[in-house]
Amino acid sequence: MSRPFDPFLYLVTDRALAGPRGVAETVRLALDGGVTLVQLREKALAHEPFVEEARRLREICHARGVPLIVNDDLAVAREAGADGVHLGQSDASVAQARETLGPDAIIGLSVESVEQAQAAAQLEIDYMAASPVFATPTKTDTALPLGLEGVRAIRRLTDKPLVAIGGINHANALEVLQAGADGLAVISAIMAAPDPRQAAREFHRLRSVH
Ligand SMILES: Cc1ncc(COP(=O)(O)OP(=O)(O)O)c(N)n1
Ligand SMILES: Cc1ncsc1CCOP(=O)(O)O
Ligand SMILES: [Mg+2]
Repeated sequence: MSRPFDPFLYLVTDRALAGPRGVAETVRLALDGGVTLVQLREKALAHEPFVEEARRLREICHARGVPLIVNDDLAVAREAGADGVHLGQSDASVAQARETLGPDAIIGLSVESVEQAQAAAQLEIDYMAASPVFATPTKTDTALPLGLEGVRAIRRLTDKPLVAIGGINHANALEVLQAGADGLAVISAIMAAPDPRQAAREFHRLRSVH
């Protein structure tokens, strides 16, 4: 059984999009705006600075009672004392992640099709990410977008928390939730926003109307 987490507003970081404001400050502002889960996603950082950044973000997140997930890298997640890891279909296996991080770690898995979602039902994961829902310039090496119909189909296959990622913004977030997602995973709509606190607040508001 994993430690508790709230998938509703899941911020995935991006150093380039944060710009001179930096990742840590952007995350701080976004947490003030109501982000409920944070993933440190670093595709080009060496091991040591990645661990340092993860430790820094863990402090910031934990001060607000929010768990920190590390993208891809099990060793970084373990060394930094992160709360879990997010894996894609080509990353380390879920079994390896569970063995490395233990029974209470939060393990998330991207699913890019109904078939992958069916296979994921057998795995010891804590949430699924329907990926990508819409095409996005933030990540271009993705499978074809699932669309809202894909989110609905995956929703029917799992009782696990389901987050949706890819091209989610304030204009389409409500329909993503109405399609059955429990959470919105976003990068650019918060990381690149002129006011990340306000951007997070606007997503968070959907919780009461949904
Ligand atoms: C919440 C969430 N969903 C999906 C992804 C994408 O994971 P993956 O397919 O492994 O791609 P990379 O992020 O590693 O490029 C994610 N990171 N977070
Ligand atoms: C990491 C990731 N995985 C699938 S789409 C995506 C990028 C999401 O970024 P944005 O919220 O800016 O579309
Ligand atoms: Mg990955």
